[in-house]
Amino acid sequence: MAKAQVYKVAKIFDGEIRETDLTLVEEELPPLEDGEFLVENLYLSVDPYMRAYASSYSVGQVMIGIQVAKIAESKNPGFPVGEIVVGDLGWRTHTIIKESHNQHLYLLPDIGNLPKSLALGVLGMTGITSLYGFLDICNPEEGDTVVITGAAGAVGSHVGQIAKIKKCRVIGITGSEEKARWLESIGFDYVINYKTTKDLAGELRKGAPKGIDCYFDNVGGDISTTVMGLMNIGGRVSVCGSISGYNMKVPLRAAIVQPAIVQKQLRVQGFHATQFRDRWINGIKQNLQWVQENKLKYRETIYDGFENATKALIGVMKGENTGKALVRVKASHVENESLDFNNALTKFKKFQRA
Ligand SMILES: NC(=O)C1=CN([C@@H]2O[C@H](COP(=O)(O)OP(=O)(O)OC[C@H]3O[C@@H](n4cnc5c(N)ncnc54)[C@H](OP(=O)(O)O)[C@@H]3O)[C@@H](O)[C@H]2O)C=CC1
Ligand SMILES: CCCCC/C=C/C=O
Repeated sequence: MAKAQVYKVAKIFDGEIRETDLTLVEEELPPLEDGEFLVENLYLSVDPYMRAYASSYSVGQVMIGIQVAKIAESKNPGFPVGEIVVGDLGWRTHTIIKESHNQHLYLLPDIGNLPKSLALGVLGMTGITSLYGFLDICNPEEGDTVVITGAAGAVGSHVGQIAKIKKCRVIGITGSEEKARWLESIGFDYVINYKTTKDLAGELRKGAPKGIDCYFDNVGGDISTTVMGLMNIGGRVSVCGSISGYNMKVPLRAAIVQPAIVQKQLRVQGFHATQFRDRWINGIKQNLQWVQENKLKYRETIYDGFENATKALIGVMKGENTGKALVRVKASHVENESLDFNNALTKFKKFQRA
């Protein structure tokens, strides 16, 4: 009989997440019934939205999250043993699935020898967010100047590279010098460290001498107010998230943005990755093609061991990650990873730090 390790909400997050807000319990799983299959979690996605959604949690519920998992047992011919699935299954090591009960579950398309973990990042939800959240809403044109906040994260680093593919000038805003250097190495034209700059508006004017046409907003707050104040007439703002406020006990406050929206006739639009469900697999294929053509680089920050999942989420909220943050459920899990330089560098640095 299979057993599952499961994280449950012990206390609704209040301010910064604490390790004791989630508790790890063991569940015994029943034998499979016809039509069901059992999956074993390989990698768990760690995302800021997990903090943002905390007000909708209830104590005792399974912690939310997407995972890439291997089918370990099956009584469903559509989901044979050994296949890899991606699903919104929560923070669990093992899950029994009835296909009809899980709309967000799909078999991973063929990604060749690339690491399966990419199914959570550049070839997964954050990749879809980046692709459609940027192209559909910012509608970038060649020569446009694009500003991206949260630029060295999973979504931000991806959006910046799509903007380069579209021949835009790309300015990234991030929180460390190391992240800034990485962004330059993958093609960002100008990078600002929001933690050290004393004059964000001045830096933006320097980086964007022709003004800003598109803003991909991952952070909200005063940084966004400053960016929007420097936009060109007819600028487009894609509102992806507002991480600067997620940990706050009172709602995020920032200087009002309405004057800029009116005077510059900006189009400001929010979106949610799930609205692109009907184009999801096509989006993965587009991102895969760019990875294979070496036009889209990625980095992953991997936390080893399911027992470190809460630490990982706390770390992401503090900016520990570069690129996509995820948990490798079994620290010993090794697969046929590609010889990706950035991955190798991340691992080397983690090894050096240890
Ligand atoms: N609308 C949608 O459908 C989706 C929205 N999102 C949103 O996209 C954004 C990026 O997500 P994702 O790429 O997964 O996460 P990231 O990989 O970007 O990780 C979060 C990063 O945010 C930065 N950060 C943390 N606190 C602050 C702060 N106070 N001000 C500015 N930056 C901060 C940190 O980097 P640094 O060192 O630079 O501070 C940290 O590494 C989030 O807002 C998220 O909620 C994500 C997926 C789907
Ligand atoms: C299938 C879950 C998708 C979560 C998208 C996140 C949105 C963040 O605001």
